[in-house]
Amino acid sequence: MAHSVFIDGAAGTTGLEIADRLAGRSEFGLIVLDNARRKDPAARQEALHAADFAVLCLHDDAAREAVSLAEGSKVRIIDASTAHRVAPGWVYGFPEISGLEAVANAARVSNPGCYSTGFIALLAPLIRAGLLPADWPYSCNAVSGYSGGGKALIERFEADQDIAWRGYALALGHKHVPEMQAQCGLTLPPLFTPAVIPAHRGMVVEIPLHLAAMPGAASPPALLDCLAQFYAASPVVSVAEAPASGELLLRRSMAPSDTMQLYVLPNAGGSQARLLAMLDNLGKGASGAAVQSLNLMAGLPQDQGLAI
Ligand SMILES: NC(=O)C1=CN([C@@H]2O[C@H](COP(=O)(O)OP(=O)(O)OC[C@H]3O[C@@H](n4cnc5c(N)ncnc54)[C@H](OP(=O)(O)O)[C@@H]3O)[C@@H](O)[C@H]2O)C=CC1
Ligand SMILES: CC(=O)N[C@@H](CCC(=O)OP(=O)(O)O)C(=O)O
Repeated sequence: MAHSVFIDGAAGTTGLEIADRLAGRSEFGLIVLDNARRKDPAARQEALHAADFAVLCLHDDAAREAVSLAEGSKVRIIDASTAHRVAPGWVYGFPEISGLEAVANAARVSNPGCYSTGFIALLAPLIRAGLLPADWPYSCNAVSGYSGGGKALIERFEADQDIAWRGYALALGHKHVPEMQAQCGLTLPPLFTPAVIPAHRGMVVEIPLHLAAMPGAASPPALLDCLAQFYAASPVVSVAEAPASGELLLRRSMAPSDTMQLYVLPNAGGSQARLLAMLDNLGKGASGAAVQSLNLMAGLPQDQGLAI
């Protein structure tokens, strides 16, 4: 029998992409609320209590409300918002990092933030392996397509096509920093500088490293080797050396993708390196990750229905 899935926030950017990935899949049946009832707490509560799985594609307050509306039900929840990413009792929905079993067996899964996905994918395995120190003051620079900001930012960028770059979180308090620090086991919060570019989807997350100045840091080939081994079994994450062309391109026309590419880009002597992740903020950065976790929770192959 098909698993019933309620997407709370199904009319939003992340919700629509999840529905796209589940369309035509016989393993899942969607519970859909019509436009008049989709924000009605009583209708949402009824749907949450009827579903096997709920995916919350809501802002943080509405996601917290959904979790309390679900109390007393058997529904297993994946929350795409920031509300529960460092909350006790929630499994971080990054199967490669948290473990496939942990996600498969969880009742409450928090879907990683899009930027955090790139940062944690690059750094957590290297710190766990002891190849980079946990007590280093890391920096992270990143750019995102404007769909990362949901409907409001999409409308803004589509209405004002003159914006070439939008720096934000200027006071460094971006909401992804706590999960980045927690998942990598860092002593200090990373210094994180995100920006939005005039592309609908796509994301580049970069961690520049002064390897020669870092106590106990490994060489670039050792970092590359560690990441390649760590993700060898992942159907979505791949690891590569610097491209021979000497450049990496993010294209405005990129198709939806649930994959992520990681790079180790050293300087000539190996004393410095850039760790770099390229992904689709709406794919492995949001909806693709939610469907990967949903597959595991439903006992299915993790990459079923993903855009790979
Ligand atoms: N976009 C992205 O790349 C990523 C987004 N996320 C997170 O996913 C969540 C959803 O984001 P996103 O899809 O981008 O946001 P959107 O603004 O595009 O969509 C949110 C949806 O929730 C609906 N909504 C608002 N309040 C309620 C309510 N009380 N009950 C039911 N529905 C409600 C909105 O309705 P209406 O249509 O009327 O506005 C809208 O359809 C957020 O927490 C976001 O931070 C996470 C990773 C990446
Ligand atoms: C471009 C842009 O605005 N991006 C969003 C993050 C998108 C995301 O990952 O959202 P959640 O952490 O809420 O899940 C931001 O920086 O707030």
